[in-house]
Amino acid sequence: MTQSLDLFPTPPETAQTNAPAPAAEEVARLRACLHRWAHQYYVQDAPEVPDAEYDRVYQRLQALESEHPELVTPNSPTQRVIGAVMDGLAPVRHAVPMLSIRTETDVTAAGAEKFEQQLRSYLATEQKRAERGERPALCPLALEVVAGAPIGYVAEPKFDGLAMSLRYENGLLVQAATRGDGEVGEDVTHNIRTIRQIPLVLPAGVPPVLEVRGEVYMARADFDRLNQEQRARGQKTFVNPRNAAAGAVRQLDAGITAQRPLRFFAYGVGEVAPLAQGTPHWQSHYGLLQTLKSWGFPVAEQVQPVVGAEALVAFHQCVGQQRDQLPYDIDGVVYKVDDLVLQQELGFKTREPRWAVAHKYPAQEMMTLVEGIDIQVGRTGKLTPVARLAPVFVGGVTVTNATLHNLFELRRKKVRVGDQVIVRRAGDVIPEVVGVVPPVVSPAGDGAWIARQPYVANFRMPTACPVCGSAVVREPGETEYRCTGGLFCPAQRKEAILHFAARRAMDIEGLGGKLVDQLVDAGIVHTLPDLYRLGLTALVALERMAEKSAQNILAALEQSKQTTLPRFLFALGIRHVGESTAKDLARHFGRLDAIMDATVEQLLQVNDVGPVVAQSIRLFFDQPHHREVVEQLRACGLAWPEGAPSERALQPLAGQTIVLTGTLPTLSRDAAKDMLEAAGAKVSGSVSKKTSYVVAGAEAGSKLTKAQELGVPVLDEAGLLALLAQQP
Ligand SMILES: NC(=O)c1ccc[n+]([C@@H]2O[C@H](COP(=O)([O-])OP(=O)(O)OC[C@H]3O[C@@H](n4cnc5c(N)ncnc54)[C@H](O)[C@@H]3O)[C@@H](O)[C@H]2O)c1
Ligand SMILES: [Zn+2]
Repeated sequence: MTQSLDLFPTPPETAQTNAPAPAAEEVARLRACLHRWAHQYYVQDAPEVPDAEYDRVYQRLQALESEHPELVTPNSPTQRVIGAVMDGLAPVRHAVPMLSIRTETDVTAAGAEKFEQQLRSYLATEQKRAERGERPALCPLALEVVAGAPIGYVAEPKFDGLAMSLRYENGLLVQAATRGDGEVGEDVTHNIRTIRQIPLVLPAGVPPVLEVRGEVYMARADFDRLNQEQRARGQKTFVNPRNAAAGAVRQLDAGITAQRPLRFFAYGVGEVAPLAQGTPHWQSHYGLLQTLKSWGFPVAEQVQPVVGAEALVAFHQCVGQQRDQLPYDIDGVVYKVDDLVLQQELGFKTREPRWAVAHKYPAQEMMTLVEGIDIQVGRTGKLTPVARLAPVFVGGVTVTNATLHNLFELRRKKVRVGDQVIVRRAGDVIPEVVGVVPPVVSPAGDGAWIARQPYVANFRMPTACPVCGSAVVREPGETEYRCTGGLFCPAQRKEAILHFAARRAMDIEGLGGKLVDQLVDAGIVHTLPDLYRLGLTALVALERMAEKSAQNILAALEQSKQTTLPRFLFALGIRHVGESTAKDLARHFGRLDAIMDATVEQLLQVNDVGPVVAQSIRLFFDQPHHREVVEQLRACGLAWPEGAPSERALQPLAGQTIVLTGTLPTLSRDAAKDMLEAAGAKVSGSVSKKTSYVVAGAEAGSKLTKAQELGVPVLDEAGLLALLAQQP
């Protein structure tokens, strides 16, 4: 039952007033929101608001409904599991419904105690009913619990993926289905077969019909890799691993699913046909999980049988501490009554079992306001747009900044100042903006609507580095903008020094990350030449620096002064100039000054140097600051043997294409051609935009006309000779 899409609630006229809406009106509005969001979440796998926002509105609806029971309707999101079958996937009716789990809203330790109290009080009430003859007697364990016996539980992580029911008949996987609305899910067998962790065949002795229930998820590292790839291709990124996993599972084409790294954890069963009539396979939930494990299903290692609410609290804390380091997202833990007979006694309430509860952790995604967009310059010169945020508690910390990754992603997500956005912080990953919450979709806490600012100019990337003022460039085909002041930009200082000192560059032993941090942070070293001005006093004044090590470093610096041109070139950290390009450049030009002054065309003559590399070298030496650094380094005594340029470098016309036409006064066509080719030019028969010059003699025809049309410079014989006389 797919919900229609026109559920976008229209904000009431009284949009920004604080007058409390009459309950019925507010209930209708909250339901419309929840239906819309559930559709986006379950059907489109593209949530528009963070879960925390969905939960907030959900809880508000629950509160209103309990205040006004007359407003409760059977299709309220609080009364049924929401979900739907996607077009193209076949519906599957679940033999045993796939339900939801109640979330304990009290996230403090008291949450677990409340759960236990609820279990006891429910059973006590049932016992009274049994005493009045309103129901059969309770099972012995239930009676013990009513009398105060401790309750045994299984505590499990609550995986943030999507629920899956795997149906095995006679040990073979025959069907995999999503939860859907709990009654009817979607057939995704073709996709689930691509998940390696899911066994297709079970060992002998399994029940003839067995439905294994569990969670399909994507590990965080796999998710980050997937998004990085998407980002690099300029394609849509996924909001979170859950969303990426759900999207992958609900593909029509299993080929796409197979490319997405999905995993699985088992946490229960649906229909199970017993091997022999009347002999249940398991007495406890924990026993059930152990058996599933022995049959080849992954079961999370944290899963633990525990006794009493206190142990649940301890489990919640313990897993909470591991949460950031876990390889996958969890949004809480689940407590389940272990004894299966007791579970049955407790039964279900509308859409949730009474014997289980979810106890959550602080949300990893929250909604907040973008107050500004700043530019951060990274250690390698990359410019990253960063959203300045209204402080928000997410993933356990207060976040005020979140990365927007790059300009293209920012534009694709349409993030502007004044927007409400979803911020994600999971594990140790830096917080990021994963999407914009469209305006006017969410009732704020006071019932008013959150609206977008009427007009905000689009964000633009600066043309000069905000840290050092150097030019900012983006190479063709790249998504990143970069500061070109590598040797000069304070943001890149540490990286530049570390690269300079590296073994394969200047090989300055002892000048590692910690020392560079100290030297730069103390303001002792600003640019590379400062290294060679270091004295013993300055070094030993640093924390944890013994005189002996200081002397060693000074000696290493002194020793590094005698170097080679390739090493020095590589050490400068020019983008795209690695060791081998540095060698090629040195061999080709012989001298540093020749490289610093080479035109792009001349650089293109070097082995393996393409337009991007040539442009990068040119840009580097076009910065006066960089030339200054080089001069200062030479003044400090850095020296290397220089050699003669290679033959190719001596060709003044290398890289140029020349067309000869008509009869020249003294030179024959062949003589002119030989001279040009000796100087490195290519002689071509036809004129195009790429032609460098047309040399025209008497009775030049269509080629001359074409050159004039295209604006290609035309030379006579004298002009040609002058061109050949140029120095390389
Ligand atoms: N962002 C949105 O727009 C949006 C919209 C709808 C729903 N949601 C989110 O979806 C959730 C809705 O709750 P729900 O009813 O779908 O279920 P739920 O996610 O709260 O709990 C039930 C589910 O938990 C999963 N689960 C994970 N580990 C488990 C374990 N160890 N044992 C048993 N089950 C386990 C199962 O998939 C099961 O279906 C809320 O967190 C809500 O915020 C978000
Ligand atoms: Zn800069």
